[in-house]
Order: sequence, then C-alpha cells, then structure tokens
Amino acid sequence: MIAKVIVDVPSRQTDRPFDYEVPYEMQEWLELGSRVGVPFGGRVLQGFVIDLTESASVDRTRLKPIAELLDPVPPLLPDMIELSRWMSDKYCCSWTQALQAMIPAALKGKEERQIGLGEPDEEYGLPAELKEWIANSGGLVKLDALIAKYPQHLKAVKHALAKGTLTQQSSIKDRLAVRKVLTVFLPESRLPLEHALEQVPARAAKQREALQWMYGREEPIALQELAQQTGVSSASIKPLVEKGLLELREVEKERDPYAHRQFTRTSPLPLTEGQREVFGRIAEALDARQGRTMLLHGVTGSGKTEVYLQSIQYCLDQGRQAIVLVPEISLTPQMVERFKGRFGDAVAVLHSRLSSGERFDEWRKIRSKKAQVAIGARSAIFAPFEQIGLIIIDEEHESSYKQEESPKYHARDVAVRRAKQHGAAVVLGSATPSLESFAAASRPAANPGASALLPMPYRVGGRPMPPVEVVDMREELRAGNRSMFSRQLHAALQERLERGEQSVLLLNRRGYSTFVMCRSCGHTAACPHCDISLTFHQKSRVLRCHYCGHAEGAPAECPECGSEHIRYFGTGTQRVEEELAKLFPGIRVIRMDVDTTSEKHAHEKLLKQFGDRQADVLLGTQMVAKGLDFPYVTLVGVIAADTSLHLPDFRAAEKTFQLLTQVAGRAGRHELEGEVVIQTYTPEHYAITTAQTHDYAAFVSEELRHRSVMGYPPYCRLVLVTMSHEQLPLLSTVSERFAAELRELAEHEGVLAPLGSGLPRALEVLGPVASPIARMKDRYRFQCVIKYRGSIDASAIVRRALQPFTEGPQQKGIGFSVDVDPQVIL
Ligand SMILES: Nc1ncnc2c1ncn2[C@@H]1O[C@H](COP(=O)(O)OP(=O)(O)OP(=O)(O)O)[C@@H](O)[C@H]1O
Ligand SMILES: [Zn+2]
Ligand SMILES: [Zn+2]
Repeated sequence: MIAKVIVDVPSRQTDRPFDYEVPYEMQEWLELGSRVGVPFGGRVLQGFVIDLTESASVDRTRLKPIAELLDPVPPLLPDMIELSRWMSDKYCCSWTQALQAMIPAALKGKEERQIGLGEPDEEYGLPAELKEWIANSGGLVKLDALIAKYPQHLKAVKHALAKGTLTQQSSIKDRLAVRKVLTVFLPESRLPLEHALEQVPARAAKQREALQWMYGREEPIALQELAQQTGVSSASIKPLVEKGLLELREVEKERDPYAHRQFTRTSPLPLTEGQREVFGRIAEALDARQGRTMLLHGVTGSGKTEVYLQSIQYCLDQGRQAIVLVPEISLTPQMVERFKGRFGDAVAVLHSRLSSGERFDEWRKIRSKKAQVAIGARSAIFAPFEQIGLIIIDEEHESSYKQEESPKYHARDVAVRRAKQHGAAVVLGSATPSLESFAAASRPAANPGASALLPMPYRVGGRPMPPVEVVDMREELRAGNRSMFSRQLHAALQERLERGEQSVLLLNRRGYSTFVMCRSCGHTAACPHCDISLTFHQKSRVLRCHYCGHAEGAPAECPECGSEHIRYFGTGTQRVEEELAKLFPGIRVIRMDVDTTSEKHAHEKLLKQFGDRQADVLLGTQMVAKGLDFPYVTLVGVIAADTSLHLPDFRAAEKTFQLLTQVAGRAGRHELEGEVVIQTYTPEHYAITTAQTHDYAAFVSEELRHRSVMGYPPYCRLVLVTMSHEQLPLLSTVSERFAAELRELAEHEGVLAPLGSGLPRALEVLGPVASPIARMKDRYRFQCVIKYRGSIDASAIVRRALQPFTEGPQQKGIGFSVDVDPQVIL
C-alpha cells in the first residue's frame, strides 16, 4: 500500500503530495487524514495522509517507508482533506498551511532527535562521562538534553556520529500530551466495609476515615481532590493501596476550562411569532439536507439566540452535530452560559483565551463524539464532526471571521463550502448584515441552494428600539464646552447615577491611534523601518511599532525641533476614565480595553462585576458593543462616533454604522426603557443619521449606491496582491511585470475589461501602486488590486501569474502575499 502524504514544509516547490510505502504493521491503522512522521531530506517531518492507493507515481523500489503513525485516531476527516484542497486553491496558500489551520496547535508536532550508543570503537572513544550518562539513561538521550548538559563534547559527538559510535534517531513529538490524573478507586471486588476496616490498625484514624469516605462515595475521585475534601494526606492513602483496599490508577483527564462554573439548565422558551416563523424556515432547511444558506436579519434584542438554540436542538434530534461561530470578543461567559445552560456537556468551547491544553481537550471531546455542539471563534469552523447538520455564524458581519495571516480564509465562505459537503444548513445571523451577505440573500432564489432572507424586525416583548440622540460636538465647542462630554451626555449620566441605573460608554477606537505628537512642529514619532506611526504604551512609557515590534523610549523633547511640548495621546479609555472621575466624584467605572483584559478570565470578572451592579459605568472599546444583555443598562453613550468614518477603507461607513447600531442595541433590552446619545463631528453623515433611526434598509440603499459608483463589493469581488522587497527599483520592475502577466492571462481568458463596461464577466487589474503602508520591516511594498465580476476563477489566474515569480528562474526574492476577498487594503 502507498500513502500520499502532504509534508509540513511550507515552500511552494514542495507543495504537493509525496509517495511513501506503508509498512505492513501500519496498514490496519493508517487512514485518510492520519498524521504521520516521514523521512524527508534527511530529517523526519510531520505530514498528513491525503490518499491511500496501490499505484505509485515514481519507481516503487525507491520509496521510503512511513516512519511513524502519530495518533490512534486520525485528526482529520476525509471531507476536511477535500476542504483543505479547496482552501489552498481559493486562497492561494499552500496545502500544508490549509491542513495546519484545521488542527489544534497541540498537534503541530516537531522533530525530536535522539542519540544512542552504537558500535564500540577504540579510536573515537567517547568521553567516559558522556558514555556513562547515555548508558544510564536507558541507552537513548534527547539531542537537546545532551547539548545542554555537555556542550564541551559536541565535537566528539559529531565525530562519533560520523563513525557510528553514536547513532541518531528522529521522531515527531507533540507539544502537548494528554493529561493524566492519579485517581483513587474502590477495587472491583471489594471486601465489605467492616472487613476492610479490620485490616487497618485502630490507631490509623486518618486511613480509616479515608476508607469509610470512599465506601460512602463509591465513585472514583482524583487523589488530590480526595485529600482536599477529607483532609487525609496522600501518605495515608498509600498503605491502603498497598493492602489492596483501594486502587490508584492514572486516568486520562480532560482539562475543563469551565469546571469552576455552574450552569443552570434552561428549557426552551415559547417562541414569539417572529421567532416561530424563522425557526420553521430553518427546520425546513434542516429537513431538506441540501446545504442551504440563510441570512437571519434580526434587530438587536429580537431573540436570535433563542432561535439558534432551538434550531440546534432540532439538528441534534436528527442525530447530527452543530457548529456555532461567534466573534472572539463576544465569546463572553454570558454567551457560553446560554449554550451550556441548554445543552450541558454536549457543548465544546473553542477560543484563543484557553490554554492550548484546554483547547486540545475541548477538540478531543468533539473528535471522540462526546460533544455534539461546538461553539467558538473563526477556527471552530474546522471542528471535526462527522455529520454536520447546522452551522450558525452569529454577528456574521464581523471582520474577525477573516483570518489576516495565511491561510487568509473567511470562515463564512468556508462554512458555506463545508455545509455543501455535509448537506448542512447555514444560518448567518446579524442585526447589521454585511453588504455582501445582504445582497446575496436578497437576490431571487434562482437555485435552491441560494441564500434566503429571514427577517426579525421586532424586539422580544414588543419593546421599542431605544431613542437615539445625535449631538453635534462642533456646536458644543461653539457653546464653550471643551469637555469630551456634551451637555446632553453629561446630564443623561447624572440622571442614571441618581436613579441607580447603569450606563455603557463606548470609545470608538478604530482609527483612534495612540501616538505622540510635538505640539510646536507637528512631528509625530514614526517607525524607522515601517511607514507607520509608533504607538504609545502608557504603562511602560514605550513607543512601539505594531508591525515589526521596534521599540524605543518615549522622548522628553522633540527630536525634530527640541521643543518640550510633546503630547502623548495615551490609551483613550484612560483619559475618559479620568475625566469621568473629575466630573462625577465617586462614580464607579469599569474600564474594559486591551490593557484591563489581558489576563485570563479578566474579561469575565469585569462583566460579572458590572452584571452584579458593582459599577455605574462600563467604559470600553469595541468590546462593550457586542452581545451584552444587562437589565439595568438604560443609557448608552458614544464618545466619538466618527473616528472610524475617515479611514482609507471602503467599508468605513459600513463599520461605523454597524458599531453604532450594535452598541445602541445594548440599551433598554428589558423592562426599563433605554436611551442612546451619540457624539459626533459629522452628524449629517448617512452612517450616523440611519443609525439614529435604526434604519438598516436606508443605510444599505445609500451605501450600495456608493459601492456601485466606486466599483466595490458586493458589485465586484477583490483580490489584493502585495509585493515586497528591500530594493525599490527591482520591486518596481517585477511588480510591473507581474501586473502585465495578470492582464495577459485575463485577456487570454477573454475577461479583461473595465468593470464599467457592463459586461457580465469582467476583470480589471489596478496598479501596481505603492501600498498605503509603503514600507514595512525595511521592505518596500507595492500592491495590485484585482476587481472582477461574474463567474471568473480569479484565484486560478493569480496562481498562474505567480508561478514564474515564485518558482523557477524569474524568482528574485520578492515577497508575494495574496489576499482573496480582503477586509482591509493596507
Ligand atoms: N421567546 C422569548 N420569550 C421571552 N423572552 C425571550 C424570548 N426570546 C428571547 N428572549 C429574551 O430576549 C432578550 C434578547 O434576546 P437575544 O439576546 O437573543 O437577542 P439577540 O437578537 O441575540 O440580540 P443581539 O443581536 O443584540 O445580541 C434576552 O434576554 C432573551 O432571553
Ligand atoms: Zn517638534
Ligand atoms: Zn516597524
């Protein structure tokens, strides 16, 4: 038998399967998706089996055997292998990268070299201490350990390896192992308690106590926990084990990140009329098993989560599994609680704040079929379920569903693809759908697979949307108010304090940089390697570049003009917090931003405090805009709505509208009525006026008009290719040639035409031009933007155009980075 293996080397030349012989003893065990160690260029590397055949593509006698099989159960399923192939084609990444994205970090094994004693030889006799150490270590030691212990003998080791006095072996070691826990059991055939007690000396009170306790409990218990609960030390357990009265065994234990929390079970709520209708449509799609995609457009507080929960139940009742994606920052304990509360241990949670061990264990719960529901951020789309029935993407408009490093996949598109493979239904949910999804769902359903729009325009319980007041901050300035709080927001906050209600304050940080500026000459501190301002970190008083990591101390005087009037625009939220304390003495503020939530569970703790009404104000960045549901929040204030409006990003208006709508949706979700105050310098902008009236349709029609005129999605699709090199002239010539190559290939396909041409299939290549960040890590950057419309395989064109530049003689060390459907064009 021959295995085709994708080996873990991320170079384009080796991005294809290699053939290996499957040793006889492995044949029973090896499957599609198995993870193996294979010899490759003198090393042992990790790889994945993507095919098993009888025919080799090269001379069979020259094939090497697979060195080792790494897991008893393959981490990948056959459909995921197909999915990875599709990803590597669509996103122009290597097959290895696509496969690696699908498995937990714990399974990214590394080569480990071991040194053993070989043929004894007088001439190249090894240092005695070294020989002795290896012999005493069972004849085999890790190379790393050897280097650490005897660095002075390295030369001798090299000689010995060459001579054969020492031998070398390699194998793949996982970064993390399964956790085992010493556990106390009552023996299978046990004595009655009184007989057992006879065997314990009367004065050994602790031993007797432990024995009695275990008999009363009957269940096995971790040794450590037994000691905690009974106060009996493990030293007292040992004699009991020696006498055979108790047993001590190592038990595989999953780390449960939610072990410290209790979840109250909830039962399905009777659905409102709007919910019932939508649920019916989802159930229909689940019954059809055709891989349908639907867009659930439900206003904030319309009860989308309850619809998700009941749809999942329906899917589980069909014997299938469900995946729920939520943006990383709204994967709050509150959110998890709603799912664990309904489905208990059937829920596995995957997110980046877990340790990689915890994540590995949650993943194994899925792979071993202990869990039927996976909830997590972007990468949870790769949960290894065998029969997916339903994929839910909550807040589907969130840009965090796009991965910014390779493979630059969009979880939404991967979801649609995976759903097709499984005949699963996809539900995209949002109060503010992305324009792409909205346009796709609004198109007449020509084919049954087309997406459909499921509207939920009303809040649960007939609650009104909160009134929104827009304050023109220019007017405030004219009226002599220099504070960051308008008179309206000030009064509204004062009122909440008096009534004992709570407020949420949002500081729009997108585009609000923390930079350093000289007030005399206007000089700003920039990175010497990248064309970008340095970010000021208030805690450490260090200026840092977010692209290359360059750091320098904050200057006391301007390096340009020597002036001492330097202004530090520190973390915005800190300044707001200070101002609040000044204006409202004694006010209790919880600040939530990257600084206060870096520790594990910090996020959770802060939200709990706020939920317990230990604070009057929850102040934060984007983090406070999503998913929160607190009954005493009656005021939402937005400090500066327009910082994100003027970014060089065609989605700037969309992002601003979404953020304002989401945060406004936090107010008045329960009995108490809510109110929203938005402060802005551009009150007439349509993103703000439509957010004020909660009018998604009006926003969309205005925004679509702009997109259509400017030629942006959803009227076309984009591919961004960024090229980089240290030398500007070389970069400039090569990128010109690359763009010419692109145009030539498109011409050859008969699709090269301006988008304005009105042709149903058209592709145009813009550039090359300097990237908005024109230099990064001392490399200049150029970009080409490809815009296209209609059924064109743009990725294939890009891959073909790239070929001569990334392999073969044309290659000049130019870095190429391809971003298909980019979220930002930087
Ligand atoms: N059928 C129902 N009967 C009673 N209460 C309900 C029902 N459905 C949902 N709710 C309650 O309504 C509130 C809002 O629901 P939910 O949080 O699911 O809204 P949402 O649409 O997800 O909003 P957002 O997009 O703002 O997160 C919650 O407190 C929820 O418990
Ligand atoms: Zn200056
Ligand atoms: Zn830099």
